[in-house]
Amino acid sequence: MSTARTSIPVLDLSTARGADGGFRPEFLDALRDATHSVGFFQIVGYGGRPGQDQELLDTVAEFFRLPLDERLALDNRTSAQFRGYTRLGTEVTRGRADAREQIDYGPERAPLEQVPADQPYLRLQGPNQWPAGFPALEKAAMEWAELMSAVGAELLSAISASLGLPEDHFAEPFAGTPAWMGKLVHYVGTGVVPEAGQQGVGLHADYGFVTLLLQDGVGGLEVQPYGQEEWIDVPPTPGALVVNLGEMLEVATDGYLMATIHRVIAPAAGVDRYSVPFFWSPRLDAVIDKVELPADLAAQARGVSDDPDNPMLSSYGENVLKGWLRAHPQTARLHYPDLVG
Ligand SMILES: O=C(O)CCC(=O)C(=O)O
Ligand SMILES: [Fe+2]
Repeated sequence: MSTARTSIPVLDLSTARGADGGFRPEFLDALRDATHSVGFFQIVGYGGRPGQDQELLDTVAEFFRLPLDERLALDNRTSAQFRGYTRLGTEVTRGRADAREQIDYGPERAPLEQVPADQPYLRLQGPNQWPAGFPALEKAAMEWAELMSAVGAELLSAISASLGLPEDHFAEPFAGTPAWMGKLVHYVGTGVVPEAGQQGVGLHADYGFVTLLLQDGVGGLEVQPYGQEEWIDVPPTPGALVVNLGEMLEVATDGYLMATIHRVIAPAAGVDRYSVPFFWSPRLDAVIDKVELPADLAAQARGVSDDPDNPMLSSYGENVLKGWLRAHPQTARLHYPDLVG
């Protein structure tokens, strides 16, 4: 095996396209290396207003300082879409509580009136829950989602081009009502959730296509590239977003691209960490076909991870609903009793 990676690459998205509007070959080479070998990288030059990233993190921190009853007014157990506030210690990863509280949100849409029994994931379409007394949160979070949707679409075009596919190869599954997901996360210092131990969030892969993560300066995110024992730190880098690939791209490329395993170590006692992951995701009813890779890339495809605890599905809706039901058992029992035991 090749030598272990000890760091993750940094790419400048503002240099991705050349004067003719097409992607530059050097950028695509660097991107292909990052997505194939590590599955994790950072990008700078992704746009947005100056200061928008820090403003968002500050607004998120302010929300989590509101009294618990104001946070609990947004309790995600009232939401069949798993939207709203998750209390400390109630999210579960790999059977263990995580040391984080969070707000989950997505596109603001009316729930469907009729959901076919064989498409239960369509129940994930619905409204968000925002604090009425703190409108800055919704504003900052939705503005961020708009920016991240554009960045996600651009990166997916670049990833397609780097695989020798047309830029718009994945455009159709995202057309109309892409089911992106945003999270506003507060990690608490070791000891606040005793049963979490050191687990900020337990090891996992993401479900969708492309994850774009804004993290503050505390650190603790670690990744484990394919075939490697050693975990690599993702160092907080001012002006950067962390990018990683989700399971849909691993399935579509038969493991040429990897949904790399990652985790967050809980901050030290007394320290808080804030992060904003954004999952650029297709329509709930999207089914992703395998892509036809050029022969030299196909020869390096590793097959899809075969984890009996985590089957990977080509239906996006099924894959994401699997994740929600597992991570939020209480909400799952209340709203999906037909699907959980
Ligand atoms: O907060 C982080 O740094 C990563 C969070 C994460 O991996 C997730 O929520 O899927
Ligand atoms: Fe993740």
